[in-house]
Amino acid sequence: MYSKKEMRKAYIARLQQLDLNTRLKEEQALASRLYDQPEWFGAKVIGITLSQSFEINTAPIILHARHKGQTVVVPRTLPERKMEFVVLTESTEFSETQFGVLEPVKGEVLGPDDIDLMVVPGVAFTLSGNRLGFGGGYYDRYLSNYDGPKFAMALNTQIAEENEWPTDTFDIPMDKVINLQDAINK
Ligand SMILES: Nc1nc2c(c(=O)[nH]1)N(C=O)[C@@H](CNc1ccc(C(=O)N[C@@H](CCC(=O)O)C(=O)O)cc1)CN2
Ligand SMILES: Nc1ncnc2c1ncn2[C@@H]1O[C@H](COP(=O)(O)OP(=O)(O)OP(=O)(O)O)[C@@H](O)[C@H]1O
Repeated sequence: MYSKKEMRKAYIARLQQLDLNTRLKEEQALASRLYDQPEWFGAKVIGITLSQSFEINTAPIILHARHKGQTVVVPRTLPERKMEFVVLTESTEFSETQFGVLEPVKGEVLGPDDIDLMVVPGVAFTLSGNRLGFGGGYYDRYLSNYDGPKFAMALNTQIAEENEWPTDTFDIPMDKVINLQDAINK
């Protein structure tokens, strides 16, 4: 078994090397699987990130949701590795964080109980729902107070075997890892 840190590095390198055609095809197929989920089309409020370059591109997903009239909330990081979710509107202003992602500067904050579905980012996932994130612990902290459905989306290159990295007690498993290798699991 490798450390989380070693695995994170390896999977980020794989993501950065993925060729654009494969990536675009897989991203489109994953998005349409997401839209088929009852938890997705039943959700009034969806929590999702503004992706950075090597993550699954969330822009089309956000546009799709907003087009359907769903409310989209995106994270803003806070001190002590906490975060809150802010409603995205046409007038949302953004600033770039040290991590390299855009965050809303201000806006309406919704609490965890107001969010109907969380689409959780990550570097690698097992089909059983284990997740390796970027190492900030932001999502593990936030999701410990969130009771709704938690979905991740995994490109083929992001799918890991069980036991590639150690699981910590604070790791929060995903309810579904949307992927292109098997039918929707769990
Ligand atoms: N697009 C996107 N937005 C997201 C996340 C994500 O995974 N993807 N996050 C998911 O959690 C949160 C931000 N996650 C972060 C994870 C790690 C560090 C971090 O380790 N920062 C280092 C400095 C940067 C570095 O070492 O490269 C630090 O604070 O010391 C910062 C933010 C919220 N927004
Ligand atoms: N619920 C929690 N309460 C307190 N500390 C936590 C909690 N969850 C995670 N942490 C801390 O966060 C650090 C990073 O955890 P880990 O490496 O699992 O992050 P990650 O899941 O990859 O990141 P992220 O959730 O931001 O995507 C750990 O060292 C741990 O101490």
